[in-house]
Amino acid sequence: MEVNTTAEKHHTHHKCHLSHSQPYNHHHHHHNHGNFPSKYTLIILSISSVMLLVIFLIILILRRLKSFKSYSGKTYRENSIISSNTSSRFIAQTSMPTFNSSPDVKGGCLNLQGGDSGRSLLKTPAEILTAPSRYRRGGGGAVQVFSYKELEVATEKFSEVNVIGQGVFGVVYRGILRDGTVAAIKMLHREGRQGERAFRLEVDLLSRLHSPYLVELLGYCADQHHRLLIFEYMPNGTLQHHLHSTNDHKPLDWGTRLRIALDCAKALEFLHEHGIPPVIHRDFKCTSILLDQNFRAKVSDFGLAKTGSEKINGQISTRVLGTTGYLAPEYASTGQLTTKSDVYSYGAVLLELLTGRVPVDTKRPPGEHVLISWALPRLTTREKILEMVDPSLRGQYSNRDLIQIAAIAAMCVQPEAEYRPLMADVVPSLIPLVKNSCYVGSSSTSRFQNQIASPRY
Ligand SMILES: Nc1ncnc2c1ncn2[C@@H]1O[C@H](COP(=O)(O)OP(=O)(O)OP(=O)(O)O)[C@@H](O)[C@H]1O
Repeated sequence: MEVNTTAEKHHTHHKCHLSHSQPYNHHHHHHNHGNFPSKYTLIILSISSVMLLVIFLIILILRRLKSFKSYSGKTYRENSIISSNTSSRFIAQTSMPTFNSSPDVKGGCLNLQGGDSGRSLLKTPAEILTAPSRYRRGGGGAVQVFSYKELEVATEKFSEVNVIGQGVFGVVYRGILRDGTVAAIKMLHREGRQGERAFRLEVDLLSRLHSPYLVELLGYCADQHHRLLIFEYMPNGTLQHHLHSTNDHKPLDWGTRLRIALDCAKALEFLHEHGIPPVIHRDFKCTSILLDQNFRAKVSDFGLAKTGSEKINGQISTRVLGTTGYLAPEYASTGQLTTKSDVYSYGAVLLELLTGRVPVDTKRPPGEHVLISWALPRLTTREKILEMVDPSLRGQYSNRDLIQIAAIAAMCVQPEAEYRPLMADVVPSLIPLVKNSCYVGSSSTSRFQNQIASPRY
């Protein structure tokens, strides 16, 4: 029993011992067991966190790289536009190195937006409105006021030898201003109070419009009863003279005609789109297109110009004051005037450039008197277009250009005003033709070869 008891005790003790040592052992075992895995866990955890960090960093770097790539790609693309412009300007300059050209032409045949290529290729309307002119710069940005005496000196007392033209509104003299600038001085007829108002309006309008494609008003004179307008001088006179006069002068080559067409389109686009308010020329024709020493065209004759501010329901109702052969039918019949009336007149000028014919010629066979009526049905047939070409061009043109010009003219002279294009649409359609003709024009026939360096302003 005792044994049992002892044994029991022992057992109990043992049990107790066991029970005492078990937790220890268990604890020990547990400790040992828990210590190693936790170390591993710690190591694994720290390795995995380092790995995670590395992965995160890699992702971050990759994302940065990606965004940098797309950013630099954009920059690259942007630069390529600039550089392609620069390179094309460079090509334009280097592909025609043999002639001295005015800055605008030197800047290329590709400098189609502005007159002075030393500056940017593209000009904003605001730039055009504030474009510096030689005279404006000298005159502090304003149109100059001249005394009658000064103009007497400039024109050698309005000598007959200095008369360069005669218009409906007055005589035009060539004169040399006190700073040496050659100018066209227009002496207006005396017309009483209405003439005075028209004069003020004209000065006001002209002094607000500045574009390389418009003949610049340099100043005016309102001394006592004398009323004169002083314009920049255009040494090659009117397009009318070069296209239609029977004088023995070299006919305008195709490239020059295209360039004139584009210059005029830009002039009208400027008036329509950038005039504030929009300006309708109202009497656009070959005699209102003047040519500088490089045969670059500028539009003049704003004596009849009307601003869009006088519109009623989008149209101006007015006494019809245009020139037969150029008048849009809706304007001729109802006196309703919009910018589309100018587009029609522009189409007539395009046809003159294409055919060398005057808008109205009663000496021609019946059915051919009025250029537009004769040409319009022919403008859609290739063979007919080729038959219409000005014979004085002697085949020196591209048939593709010809057909393109015919298509533009056909759209411009449509009887329905709303179907005619805007001048802003005509300009971009002419640019590629002029570009091509410039490259072709660097061959023997182009006038641009003989240009002398001169500023446009
Ligand atoms: N800025 C200029 N530079 C050189 N010549 C000019 C200039 N302005 C006018 N002329 C010449 O004077 C002529 C008369 O011009 P003007 O503007 O008075 O009348 P027009 O254009 O013939 O017609 P309209 O009297 O209907 O306006 C022109 O045909 C042109 O030969």
